[in-house]
Amino acid sequence: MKKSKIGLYFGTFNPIHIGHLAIANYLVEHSDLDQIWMVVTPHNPHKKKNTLLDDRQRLHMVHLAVDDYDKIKPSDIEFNLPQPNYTVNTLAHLTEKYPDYDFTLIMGEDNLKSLPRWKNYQTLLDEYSIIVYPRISPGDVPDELKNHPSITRIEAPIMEISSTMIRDGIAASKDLRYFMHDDVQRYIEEMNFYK
Ligand SMILES: Nc1ncnc2c1ncn2[C@@H]1O[C@H](COP(=O)(O)OP(=O)(O)OP(=O)(O)O)[C@@H](O)[C@H]1O
Ligand SMILES: O=C(O)c1ccc[n+]([C@@H]2O[C@H](COP(=O)([O-])O)[C@@H](O)[C@H]2O)c1
Repeated sequence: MKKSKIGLYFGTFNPIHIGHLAIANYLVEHSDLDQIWMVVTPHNPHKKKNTLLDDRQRLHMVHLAVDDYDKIKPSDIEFNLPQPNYTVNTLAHLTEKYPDYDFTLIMGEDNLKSLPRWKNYQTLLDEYSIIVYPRISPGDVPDELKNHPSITRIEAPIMEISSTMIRDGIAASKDLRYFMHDDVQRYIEEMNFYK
């Protein structure tokens, strides 16, 4: 039987915004992926944790954003794994837990630039496929990763917005309602987040 193909879109999602959602939506409709899982990372090894909203709140906002679209699912798989969260460990755990699924990593080209600094990145490249979407000029991608057989580049349309821009805007009392899913925006307002 053919294994289901799952794309893993990792992020801190503090908060999830339409840039993330549009990419996931585009990729699941324009690739051979059956589903995309939005994996909420408690602690990125390259970032400080102290400015983050609680893991459960970030996960809840991902639920609010994607629960009416069955091809995209939130995942809290990293909540019970050791922190900081190394992607290679999470993939090993998922592969063991779900032997019937075939996992593909999704990342922006900006992350590809830093991939050689990730834990056991050669294992990631040897054992998994990676879908990359444009975020910086291809000139910045390390030579060893250009034309790598495990990496597929998909020309997805990009909105250059970030969670930082949203957090800073809310703190400055801006109304940024169209940069987020309606329910996420309402929840942030109700909970008084990022003020
Ligand atoms: N506008 C966007 N379009 C496509 N991908 C994005 C966009 N913003 C972030 N990403 C990618 O989504 C993944 C998760 O992003 P993350 O949760 O760190 O969001 P962010 O907006 O970059 O957050 P922050 O501003 O807090 O650093 C990362 O791989 C990041 O490169
Ligand atoms: O495994 C690593 O060494 C590693 C190094 C840096 C980042 N990552 C992962 O990359 C994902 C994207 O992070 P972020 O903060 O850009 O959303 C997140 O799941 C991190 O844990 C993983």
